[in-house]
Amino acid sequence: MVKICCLGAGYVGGPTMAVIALKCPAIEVCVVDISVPRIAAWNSDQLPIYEPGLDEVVKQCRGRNLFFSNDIEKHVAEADIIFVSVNTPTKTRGLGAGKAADLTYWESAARMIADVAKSDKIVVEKSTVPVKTAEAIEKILTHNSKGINFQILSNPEFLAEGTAIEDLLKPDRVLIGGRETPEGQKAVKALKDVYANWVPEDSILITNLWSAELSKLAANAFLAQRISSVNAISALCEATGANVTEVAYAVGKDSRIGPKFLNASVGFGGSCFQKDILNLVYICECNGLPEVANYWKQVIKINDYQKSRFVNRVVSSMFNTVSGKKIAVLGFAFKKDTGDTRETAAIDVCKGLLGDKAKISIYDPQVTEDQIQRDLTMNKFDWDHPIHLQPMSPTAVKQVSVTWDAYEKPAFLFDGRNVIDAEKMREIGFIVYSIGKPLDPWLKDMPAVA
Ligand SMILES: NC(=O)c1ccc[n+]([C@@H]2O[C@H](COP(=O)([O-])OP(=O)(O)OC[C@H]3O[C@@H](n4cnc5c(N)ncnc54)[C@H](O)[C@@H]3O)[C@@H](O)[C@H]2O)c1
Ligand SMILES: O=c1ccn([C@@H]2O[C@H](COP(=O)(O)OP(=O)(O)O[C@H]3O[C@H](CO)[C@@H](O)[C@H](O)[C@H]3O)[C@@H](O)[C@H]2O)c(=O)[nH]1
Repeated sequence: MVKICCLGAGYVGGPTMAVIALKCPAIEVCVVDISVPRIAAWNSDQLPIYEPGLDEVVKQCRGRNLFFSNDIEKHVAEADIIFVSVNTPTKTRGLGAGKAADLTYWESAARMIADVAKSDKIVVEKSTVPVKTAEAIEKILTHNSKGINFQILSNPEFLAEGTAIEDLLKPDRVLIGGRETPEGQKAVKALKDVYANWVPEDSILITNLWSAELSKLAANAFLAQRISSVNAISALCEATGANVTEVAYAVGKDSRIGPKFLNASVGFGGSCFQKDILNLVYICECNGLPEVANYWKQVIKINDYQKSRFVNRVVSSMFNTVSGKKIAVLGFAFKKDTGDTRETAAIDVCKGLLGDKAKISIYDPQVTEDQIQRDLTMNKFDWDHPIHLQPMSPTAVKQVSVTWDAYEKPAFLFDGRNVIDAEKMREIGFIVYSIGKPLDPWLKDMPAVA
């Protein structure tokens, strides 16, 4: 029986391995993690992450061929294929701080694998990593290999949170990169055979290692770039009376452009887009390509601009101050159908409003009060480390309250996702701002915002 071990029981490791276990009953899958509470939660009825459809898949396989454990070394030693799906946050200090990927967790995982392995292993990069990481990992693994053969594969994950199970069951593609040697190709085939249990052959793409690693960063950069493009146009819509929904629809009807990922918003969030673009920018700089680096940097600049533009709209429409004013925030996670708050635009918006002394009341049924308080006090990039290694937030933000009832009625409504029926709300008496839509007469008379 083939044995798979996955290091990292997070948003990627958990769902990905659950679906492999579901689709490959002949394979034993064990997901391991350094966090004790996280593994305890995976073994309970209250899974550590919210993802539609995940509970059912886990219930079906757990105890059959899917296991969650803190006994990392035992499961690594026994496995034929080891997926590494640990955190790869943005570096906060030292060379490349604020841009480069911090590979501390990856490196310690690789050293541990090298230490405990007693038989040949296929080691799969599931985390998103800089191009050429496989080369460094190979060095660590083979440095003291005691005659053991390690093959490194790159198999980046493309799932989106909120639709992870759907994405894993029907992926647009599975990408596998490996060495172009006979041993490398044998390892590629072994991993391909796993996915071939449910993914059509022509959707499994085989490339060299560096193409696979770079494709992941490039895909996220392209996706984020579409959002920044439509968000840039949303500002122009507001200035001209055009409607961004109509513009995006008309643009997306061109089959070369396509309709997806063109929803204007308060800005993209999530643990991946910003981190991966910063990483791409850093790699371009290191390779002497400043023009390319600046091109991608602009995607993040527009995203930051969109978030502060939204805050400025709120403040300027309430006579240029929100000091002491009660503002309800509906939704705190970075998108619907998830409780994940990593890099959510809501953090920047709340911090912006708190900077102007607003009193904020937050409602999100998937996010705990403790998490919201941590998010509003945490330093930049600390959020992407394993939760038990994050610094504790020193004090709670007093102007913030968290509510479990969404029905409180403010006079103004600022829709950062264009999800409400603005006309209906206006009929009830609200003053409404929707991103990229013709402005309410009230807002038109207020000072212009940048
Ligand atoms: N979240 C997504 O939607 C998504 C999608 C595709 C790729 N990715 C990438 O996948 C990787 C993981 O992301 P995530 O969202 O699952 O993160 P996560 O924080 O949810 O999970 C990572 C887990 O790894 C554990 N860990 C850290 N070091 C470890 C070690 N040495 N041994 C065992 N466990 C260890 C942590 O405790 C944590 O539970 C990142 O590189 C990310 O960029 C994420
Ligand atoms: O038209 C759109 C689409 C998305 N968003 C926002 O963009 C962010 C990211 O959304 P999404 O991409 O759906 O979720 P993620 O879970 O961050 O998934 C992205 O990042 C993952 C991690 O690398 C990749 O695996 C996925 O393919 C990639 O879509 C969220 O804040 C969305 O609200 C918009 O503002 N407008």
